[in-house]
Amino acid sequence: MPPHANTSSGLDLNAVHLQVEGKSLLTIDHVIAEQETLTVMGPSGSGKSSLLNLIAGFLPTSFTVTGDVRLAGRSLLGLPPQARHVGILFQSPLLFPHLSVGENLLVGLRSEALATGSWKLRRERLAARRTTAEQALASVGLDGFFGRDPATLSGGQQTRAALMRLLLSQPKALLLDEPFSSLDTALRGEIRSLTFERAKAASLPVLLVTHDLEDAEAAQGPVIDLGR
Ligand SMILES: Nc1ncnc2c1ncn2[C@@H]1O[C@H](COP(=O)(O)OP(=O)(O)OP(=O)(O)O)[C@@H](O)[C@H]1O
Repeated sequence: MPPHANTSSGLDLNAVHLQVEGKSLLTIDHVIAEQETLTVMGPSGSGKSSLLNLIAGFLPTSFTVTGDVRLAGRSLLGLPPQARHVGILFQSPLLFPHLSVGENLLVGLRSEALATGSWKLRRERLAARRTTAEQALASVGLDGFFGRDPATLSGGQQTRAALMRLLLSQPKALLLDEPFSSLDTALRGEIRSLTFERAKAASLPVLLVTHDLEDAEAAQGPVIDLGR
């Protein structure tokens, strides 16, 4: 497949082909525009997680990759995960259990500015970071939750906190690895809408991996079915 022209914005899966142990897994050629969600569906073993791992920088070396993954015009392959500016939301929210909910959000905020300047300035910056985290929590209905132990939150509350932690890190793309599948039906729709709404507001390209047709429909974007 000839590679398509590079675009400077969005997440560009440019003639990506994945192979493992001599077996061809998937071929995908699609530019996910900012504010667009590409849904990837497919049976178990079709390579959905491998695709997310490739983009995030966690793909084991046993895989053979051709093509390129570009984000905002920059090739990601070869960069360490922390330099890719890609955020992932997993099926389980994975909040750090030894930190409070608010401290979990602070992990998402950059901290370089805390290492320079006078003590007064550093204290002010610390206070500003806390306010940012508190406001982010309040914006998803978690007002006053800064000091709470993550274990005391419901599944939906944990997912909302994990979403805000991720957005505070200012990713340039969002990968969703079935993040709604552990939620019950009523909550599922609500958290799903919140996630798409916030991703759109941040102008992010989104790649959603799911088995659920309702997720795909709610994403309102193109769908690639690897099983076909
Ligand atoms: N580290 C590895 N080394 C060799 N093969 C692997 C490795 N990781 C995954 N695979 C194989 O790659 C294929 C794709 O796996 P992957 O987990 O990406 O599929 P998936 O579509 O996400 O499946 P599921 O829906 O079950 O999560 C499978 O055949 C799997 O056995």
